[in-house]
Amino acid sequence: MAFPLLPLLAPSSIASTPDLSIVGYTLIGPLLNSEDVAITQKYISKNFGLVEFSVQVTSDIEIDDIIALLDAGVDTVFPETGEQATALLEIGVPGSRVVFPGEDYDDVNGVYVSSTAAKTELATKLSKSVLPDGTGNKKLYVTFTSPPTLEQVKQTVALPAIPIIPAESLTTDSASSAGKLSVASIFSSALNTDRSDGYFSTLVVDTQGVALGLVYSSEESIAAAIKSRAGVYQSRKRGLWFKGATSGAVQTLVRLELDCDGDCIKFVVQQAGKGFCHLDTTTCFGKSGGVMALERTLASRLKNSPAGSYTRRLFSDEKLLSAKIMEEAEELTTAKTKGEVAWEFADLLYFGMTKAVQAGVSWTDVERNLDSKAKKITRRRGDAKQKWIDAATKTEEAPEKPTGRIQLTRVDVSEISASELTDLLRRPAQKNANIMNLVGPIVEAVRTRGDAALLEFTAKFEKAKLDSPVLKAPFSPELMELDQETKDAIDLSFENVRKFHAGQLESAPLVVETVPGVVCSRFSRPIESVGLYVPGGTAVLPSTALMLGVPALVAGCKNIVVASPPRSDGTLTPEVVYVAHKVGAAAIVLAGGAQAVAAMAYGTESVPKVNKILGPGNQFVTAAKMLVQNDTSALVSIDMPAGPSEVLVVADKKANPAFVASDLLSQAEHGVDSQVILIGVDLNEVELQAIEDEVHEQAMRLPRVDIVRGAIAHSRTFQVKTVEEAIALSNKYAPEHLILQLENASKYVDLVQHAGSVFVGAWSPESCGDYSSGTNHTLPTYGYATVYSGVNTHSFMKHLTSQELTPEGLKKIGGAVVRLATVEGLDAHGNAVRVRLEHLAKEQ
Ligand SMILES: NC(=O)c1ccc[n+]([C@@H]2O[C@H](COP(=O)([O-])OP(=O)(O)OC[C@H]3O[C@@H](n4cnc5c(N)ncnc54)[C@H](O)[C@@H]3O)[C@@H](O)[C@H]2O)c1
Ligand SMILES: N[C@H](CO)Cc1c[nH]c[nH+]1
Ligand SMILES: [Zn+2]
Repeated sequence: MAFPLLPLLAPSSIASTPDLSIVGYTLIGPLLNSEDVAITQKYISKNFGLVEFSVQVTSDIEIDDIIALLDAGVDTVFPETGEQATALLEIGVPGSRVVFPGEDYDDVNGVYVSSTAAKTELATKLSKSVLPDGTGNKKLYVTFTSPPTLEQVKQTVALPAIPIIPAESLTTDSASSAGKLSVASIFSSALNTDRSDGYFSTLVVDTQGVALGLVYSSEESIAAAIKSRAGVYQSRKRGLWFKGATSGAVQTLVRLELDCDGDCIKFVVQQAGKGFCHLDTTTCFGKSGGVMALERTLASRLKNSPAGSYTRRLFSDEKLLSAKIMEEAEELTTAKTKGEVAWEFADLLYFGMTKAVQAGVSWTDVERNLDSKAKKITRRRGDAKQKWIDAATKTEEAPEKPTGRIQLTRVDVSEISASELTDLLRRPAQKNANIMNLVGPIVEAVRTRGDAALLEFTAKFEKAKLDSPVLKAPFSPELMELDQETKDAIDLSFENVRKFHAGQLESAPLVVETVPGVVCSRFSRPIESVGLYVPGGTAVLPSTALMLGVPALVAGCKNIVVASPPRSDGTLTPEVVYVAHKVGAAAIVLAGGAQAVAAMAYGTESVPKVNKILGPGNQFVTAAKMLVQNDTSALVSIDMPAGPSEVLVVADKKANPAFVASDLLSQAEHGVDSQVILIGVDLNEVELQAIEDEVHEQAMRLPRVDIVRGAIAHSRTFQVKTVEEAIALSNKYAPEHLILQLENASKYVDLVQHAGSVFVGAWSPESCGDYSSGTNHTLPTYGYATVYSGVNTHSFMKHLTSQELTPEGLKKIGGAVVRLATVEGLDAHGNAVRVRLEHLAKEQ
């Protein structure tokens, strides 16, 4: 129920009347001329959103002025004549906003009554008139010709009917005086309670209607609240309670309402500070989320956001904020699924809200603006500006597919200088020179905020909303349902990789007796806990789970943790789960990129910390691995930098052009940052052309042709004269994969110094090594094959050495130890031998 009072505001006295916006509804009028209309419009624009308005207009008011009033936010107009009302309806003003003068129109008071019977009843009782609330629900509004007494008001409220009282006859003081009626007294007169202490239950809500808490009011506290326009309540133990007087979490009273039977009050407030609850939460029911929570967070960030924080950057970099708003708006236009639309709209709200908070505009202001637009009668056609029509039409059109020839750039090595050759052998520059600046904050966030940050990054990059970032073994069978053919393929590959990696285990410790009585040995132990990163950005790679998981299993690692980015629905590809299950993984971290690496390096509430992180990935993954490895507090090691895939094919005249092309393309399809190199040995124009034709034709048939086109754009064919020259060039490049498509290829393997893995002869395509032959496909890229091995069983182990000396052995080397200790000035070292030798001498 609304406030039990409807103030009647005369345009002539608007300036001198008290602020009555807490009652939530005002009747203005009657408007006699265009000056009254202008004053009213100004008043409405000032108070819109806080107050709803009805306006009485006399026959002298033009229809255009009435429309202007409706556009300004007037809910209902009460025209004096039927002609005015008809004209408004004909223009299209909804019937609910025009009160048509009819038989129950009260000519004397210029107001509408709900029914003749009601009019008669009221007229008899109070000599007054009634009007409806404009919504079609007939509520009785009673006008008084002169200020009524409180007793009269009480009687009216009890009908129930709402008295219309001239605003100048009202006061926001706590008591009525000198012909002025107290608003607080009128409100209290409509209340009742069955509580023994006489207090009234009071629900406190914010302007969005979110319940902040339940308190109590008394007539005294209500009067104090109205007088001070603040949250003032009645404490059951401590008397009047001025909310926020000590904590600073004060409230501005926006509106007062009471419930249908008058025994519960609603305080609509704007809450400042930490919130309503004494526990420093926004509400007594815990935190409230949504738009208001976002607004509060941004407002507090505006006051004191940490230097370097993203929000601070947004507040201080106008161009960045504008770009983000445009980016998110564009992404919203292309969002298709429900999830995508919600996601993009939320992003747009976030950046839009940042702009609003910075400009001092509150969400309540935004809602008031929305409501005012909803009230407009004259609407714009709503056409977009031409610039945006063009942009939207463009997005809908399918982007033009490039059709040009896909071809590696030819380089004749005999025609260039050594330094030019060195330049041409360089890998394409990584896109993000400042990659550490991007990855550092991600790693730091996960290190300090654990699961919460991990989930946020997964939501951001994978667009997946997860409750928990981890799947713990045993994994549910539904998560790894596969067709038999796929299962068989994984099982066969698993077995071959297992055999090759088991073959790498040392059958016994290495034992060497360096001199009689001095036995040195070396033996291995598995690394206890390992984290395996399985990429999932441009393609999901269950084979990488095999290449990492199988050697970990073979080596005997106790705790295997797999990490891989989930799909946007939060699930993981079932093949990865199946492999994780086969290798006995204890957990799968549903995260990718730098955040997954950080979670495994430092551990979170739910991700177990590991001792070593292995696996390939894009530049974010690789950079994060390097970063955590350098942080001594993480105490974690990594396998190697395994970045974008690459292959170098050496082909002679006998090589099958289709085979050569297929090998080049198999790695080019990994990503636009992949690089493929062909070294042609003494190939003539026809032979070269045959390979190039195959590259183009096969590439154009591939579903990932766009990626291939990107990779081939920075790939090259080098022309050389001999195989030796070709392999020397390959050693200089140190490819991840080297394929020898040569006659008698095996003859040349001895010349190979630097390569992650070598594929010998026409029948050894690189993809066999990627999946099923047995060798590992996690290999060093970017030239690191000069110093690193690919992943192997020993990557999951460490070696310990031991020694055992007999007295004879000690006697044989003791002199050398003592002498060297003396040279280094480390007497204690020498003493450790000396005391023993002296002991032996005494025994003899
Ligand atoms: N050398 C090897 O042995 C080997 C083996 C397999 C795969 N690879 C290579 O691994 C790479 C896999 O890369 P991928 O991208 O497909 O998958 P990925 O899993 O390595 O990376 C995807 C992740 O990157 C993160 N990311 C994406 N954009 C980001 C941004 N702007 N800021 C921060 N983080 C962001 C996201 O978290 C995403 O989950 C490919 O280059 C492939 O060639 C190499
Ligand atoms: N060729 C990649 C390593 O550079 C591994 C891979 C996985 N699946 C297909 N290929
Ligand atoms: Zn591959």
